[in-house]
Amino acid sequence: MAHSRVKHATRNHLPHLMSNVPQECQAPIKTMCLKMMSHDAYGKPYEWSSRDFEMGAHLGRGKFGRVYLARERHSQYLVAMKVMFKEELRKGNVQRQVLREIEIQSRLKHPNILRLLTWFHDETRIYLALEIASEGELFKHLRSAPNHRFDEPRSAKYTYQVANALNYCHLNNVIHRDLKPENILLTSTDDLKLADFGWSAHTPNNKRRTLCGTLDYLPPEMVDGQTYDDSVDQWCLGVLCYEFLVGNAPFESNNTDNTYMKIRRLQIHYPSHLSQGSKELIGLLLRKKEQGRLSLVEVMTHPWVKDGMAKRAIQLQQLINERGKENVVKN
Ligand SMILES: Nc1ncnc2c1ncn2[C@@H]1O[C@H](COP(=O)(O)OP(=O)(O)OP(=O)(O)O)[C@@H](O)[C@H]1O
Repeated sequence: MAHSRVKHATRNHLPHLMSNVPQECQAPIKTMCLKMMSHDAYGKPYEWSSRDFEMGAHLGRGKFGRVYLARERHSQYLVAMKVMFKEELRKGNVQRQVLREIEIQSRLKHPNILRLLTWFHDETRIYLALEIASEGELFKHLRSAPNHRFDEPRSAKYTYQVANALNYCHLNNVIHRDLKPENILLTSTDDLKLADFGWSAHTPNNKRRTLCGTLDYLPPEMVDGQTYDDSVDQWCLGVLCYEFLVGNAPFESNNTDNTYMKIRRLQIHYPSHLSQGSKELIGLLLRKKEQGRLSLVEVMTHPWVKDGMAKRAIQLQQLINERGKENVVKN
């Protein structure tokens, strides 16, 4: 007899689901799971609305939205609720960008990509219920780190996680196109969540031509207005890795023309504190020829990345011993 595919776990699956949960967390997580499973929305179509959520503290503000901590009333589940006014989106002419972001982000499910749990709208506003990344923008952490840069183990771990997220995007025909520390969020467990898919593109085969992204992160093919493919994200990962280690992007300049010139000439200065391994990795990503750029899987298995990840795990254990679990990512 053919079995129909079970899409949603039921109470019967709870023992299996709980098997990896540490003993001390079992009781509250089980209670939460049971509350979620008894929600009208569980496994069925449901029209969410702002009445389902209790709004709390203000977490941050973007160009077109404010983000609040919010609690789903029935399950008590906490989310980051991004609220955008339709009128402002209309004025900024970004309605399509927001819809694309919603469409793409709601189908991407990966540990290093910020989950869009649900979304809804009313007459004046659009609400995005997002997974919480309690440490906020990675950019803020980079700016407050000693010398505005991360050490090599931390940079290596973050490079791995971004490569992992991008690899998943590419396998799903999505190019991010706007990688930068401002578009990455950090969790209290030192894990990155790629966010901001406003510029990302769904790419069933075609090469694309739209100029987008941040100037300092633009790859040569986009500077020259040529067609490009998903390897633009590998270039951006090289720029990002450099920024983690140095504190600023490699082609940053006082004016647009100079930045473009440096990108075209591949004019990179490596400060003396950088290790051979990190320079090698960055060099393999910042290749003018798109086909020559290191693949994302190769980034994840690069010796400098693997070695740095192992060192970061030891660092984190030491930080947990010194400061407790909650404060590991504070600089
Ligand atoms: N999921 C989240 N968890 C915790 N904090 C968040 C989350 N999403 C956003 N924030 C906080 O809210 C701020 C604003 O987020 P938002 O996405 O609106 O801004 P943004 O990415 O800077 O957008 P824009 O590019 O439109 O300016 C972020 O900088 C961050 O501090």
